[in-house]
Amino acid sequence: MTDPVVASSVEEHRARVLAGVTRLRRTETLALGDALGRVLAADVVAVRSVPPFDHAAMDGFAVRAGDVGTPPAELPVTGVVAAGDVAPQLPAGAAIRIMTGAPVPPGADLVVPFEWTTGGDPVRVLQTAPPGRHIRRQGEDVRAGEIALLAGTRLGPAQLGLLTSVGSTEVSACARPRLAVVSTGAELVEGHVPDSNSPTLVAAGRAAGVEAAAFGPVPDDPAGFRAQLAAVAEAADVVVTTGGISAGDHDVVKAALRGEPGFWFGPVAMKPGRPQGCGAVVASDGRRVPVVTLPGTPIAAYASFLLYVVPLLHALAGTPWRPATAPLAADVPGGDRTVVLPGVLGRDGRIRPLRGHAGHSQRLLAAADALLVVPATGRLVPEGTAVEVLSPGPKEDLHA
Ligand SMILES: Nc1nc2c(c(=O)[nH]1)N[C@H]1C(S)=C(S)[C@@H](COP(=O)(O)OP(=O)(O)OC[C@H]3O[C@@H](n4cnc5c(N)ncnc54)[C@H](O)[C@@H]3O)O[C@H]1N2
Ligand code: MOO
Repeated sequence: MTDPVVASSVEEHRARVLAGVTRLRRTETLALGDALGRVLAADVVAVRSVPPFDHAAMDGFAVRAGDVGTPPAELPVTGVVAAGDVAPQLPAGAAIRIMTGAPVPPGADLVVPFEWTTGGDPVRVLQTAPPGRHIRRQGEDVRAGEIALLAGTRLGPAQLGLLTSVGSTEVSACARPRLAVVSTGAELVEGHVPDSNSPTLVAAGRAAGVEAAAFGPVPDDPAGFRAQLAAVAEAADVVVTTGGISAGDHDVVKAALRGEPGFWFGPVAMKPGRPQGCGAVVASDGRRVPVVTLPGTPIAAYASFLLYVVPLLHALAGTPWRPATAPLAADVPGGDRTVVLPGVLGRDGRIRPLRGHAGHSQRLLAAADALLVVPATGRLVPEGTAVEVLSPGPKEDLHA
């Protein structure tokens, strides 16, 4: 029997899942040490300048450029200044030994590296340069009072360093999305089948950088499921369910939500993961909490999570998301629907489907580096074609 329902494409379903989703507005204050991977909720104004004071960029002698204008020039050495010292005044016609990072003595406007001198005292300066050379000026990188980083910036190692240098000790960060995973199925509740979707999807959420917790499995009872969904949505920013959405007699998720306004259930032209659904519930505080209902079959659930939920998590976090791609290492047949295959990445960055793909093998999935998305071209997809590659992180991770 042919299916009377026209299947959506993967792209159509991705757009459907993302429709109406906006960045979370919750913020929290974090110590800088806890802020890796987080997104700034507000501009950061520099408290301190970078560099904090004029300092030497080379080991050498601090001098007045005018005193060494026509080298060679011989100058008495009146002192030495190292990083951490208070700079002594430079008398006219003299030099002060200076170490990299040391404050420039008042009066000096040039640091002559040791290599341009004979060293010793008096020092003979053999080569010169215009005033300012080998001096890093206070605030030349960032001036106190100016914006060091803009709201929306993601904090990686370099940003944490900059914030430390400008005197920040804590930041206002966007809250991390909270992902709730609700698995369904009487066979899970009764222990006949281990609930492998919950740990996989919680881990995938965490690998993508969000807070994630499992709240299933819940039994095949629509009223009970609805109550659990409502309870979970109170403390979640997105709820992902697994199972119960195909055409069976006990498909609890579909039975519970099919009639709810804004929910969609239907086929997507992909394999695995043909049955899909999505919608939203409204929490008691008025928040719209997106719900993505994934198929129960473990590979279908995982592939669908990476295709649809990871971009949704980015949208909630306010971080950019774009599909990762890699060139195919071999020809792959393209059919009438998108196929998601476990793949291995070569050192050359090309991806190859694992041999012996058996449709639903969790063993093969566990042997894969990533999933590769074969487009529904209806003909051979040649080696070298860039295809979408799915993994929860770290390339596409949104928060540490
Ligand atoms: N008549 C039809 N039957 C099915 C269709 C269809 O279009 N017409 N689609 C098939 C496809 S494709 C898939 S995928 C599955 C999806 O079904 P559900 O989302 O309703 O999932 P369940 O029936 O609840 O479970 C499917 C399978 O996966 C196992 N499972 C479920 N949850 C977990 C879990 N958390 N951990 C481990 N394993 C899980 C479950 O025991 C079943 O074996 O529907 C086809 N049928
Ligand atoms: O699409 Mo289902 O995912 O074959 O198992």
